[in-house]
Amino acid sequence: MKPARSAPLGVVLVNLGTPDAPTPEAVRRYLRQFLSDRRVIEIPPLVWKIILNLFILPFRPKRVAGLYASIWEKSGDSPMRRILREQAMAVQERLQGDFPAMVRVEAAMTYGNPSLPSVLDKLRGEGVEQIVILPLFPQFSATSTAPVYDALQRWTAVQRNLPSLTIIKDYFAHPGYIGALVSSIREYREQHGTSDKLLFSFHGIPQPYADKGDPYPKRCRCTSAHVAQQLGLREDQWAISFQSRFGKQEWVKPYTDVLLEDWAKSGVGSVQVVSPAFSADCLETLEELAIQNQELFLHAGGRSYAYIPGLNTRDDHIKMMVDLVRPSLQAFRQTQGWD
Ligand SMILES: C=CC1=C(C)c2cc3[nH]c(cc4nc(cc5[nH]c(cc1n2)c(C)c5CCC(=O)O)C(CCC(=O)O)=C4C)c(C)c3C=C
Ligand SMILES: [Fe+2]
Ligand SMILES: [Fe+2]
Repeated sequence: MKPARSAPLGVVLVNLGTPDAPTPEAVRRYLRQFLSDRRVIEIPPLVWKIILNLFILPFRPKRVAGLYASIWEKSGDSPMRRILREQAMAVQERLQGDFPAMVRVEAAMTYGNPSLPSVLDKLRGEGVEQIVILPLFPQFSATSTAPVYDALQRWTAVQRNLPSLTIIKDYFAHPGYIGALVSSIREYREQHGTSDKLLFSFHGIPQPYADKGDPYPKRCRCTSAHVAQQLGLREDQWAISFQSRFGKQEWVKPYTDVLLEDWAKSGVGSVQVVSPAFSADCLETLEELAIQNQELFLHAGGRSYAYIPGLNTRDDHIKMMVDLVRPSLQAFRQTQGWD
């Protein structure tokens, strides 16, 4: 006899997190949580607590709140949270066809709201028996993806009856991901023309983290090589760089801002920048890449600079997410004898 189908399947799309509002108080709350994570900051906890409370939290939130205010949406939300919610709705719609009335797709954040534990509680409250977690970091890093594993582990540690759980580690070379990047760049160039250089700018990590084995930079190089190859670019037509440095230590090089300035000074006239590590446009793309770095390149002598928007809710990006989670949902359905 087949068991009742009352328990549906769950999918959680997870992104890094964003403040609740573009105000110093909300940014301080967000930064306190984010920068207290030992995966992100590896300085000895007591020393870091002093630095964080005396030198960072009293000053940075005010400055960064101003930057957030410049990209905040009229609806009152941050771009990242709005896009993540729309991604979840679009994935839900697509999965509905394969698993009628059985799938719930939710959005969650590692830091800030909606938090991953609150979303997992909600799904369990609705009777979800299998949860597939998709961290939207295409290139695994101990600083971005691993905190999702940590949050999951803290949540499972206090549950009595557990759901079946699957976590997708990353997808840096997945054909659907590479294909979506290639199409987005091609479409942009068909509309706006091409440039002297295409720059793949990834969020950086401290160099010592990479030296200790964080695979992130290698995965970034792999992603960009696949895309450049499929676009048919020559070696001198593209480059990779790392942005968003924080603190005084050395980060993975080359640095995006330094490279752009060098290019402008050495006669590179036009640049298009794509940022494949971000699955949703956010402060680091809409402000740092699209505004700050544009100013820097043009002031250093560059003629034209453009940021190619992130994959966000593009159809091919949503399809890729569905392709990543569908096999686990199907496998679970079989274990329950629902087929
Ligand atoms: C040591 C500090 C940081 C590491 C390591 C780091 C890695 C890392 N971050 C992302 C994605 C995002 N980071 C964002 C903002 C942001 N990042 C840091 C610091 C580190 N990130 C800070 C302090 C901030 C907040 C803004 C600021 O104060 O400058 C965001 C944007 C969030 C938004 O609200 O829009 C994203 C996304 C990845 C993928 C990553 C490692 C691979
Ligand atoms: Fe970051
Ligand atoms: Fe930044």
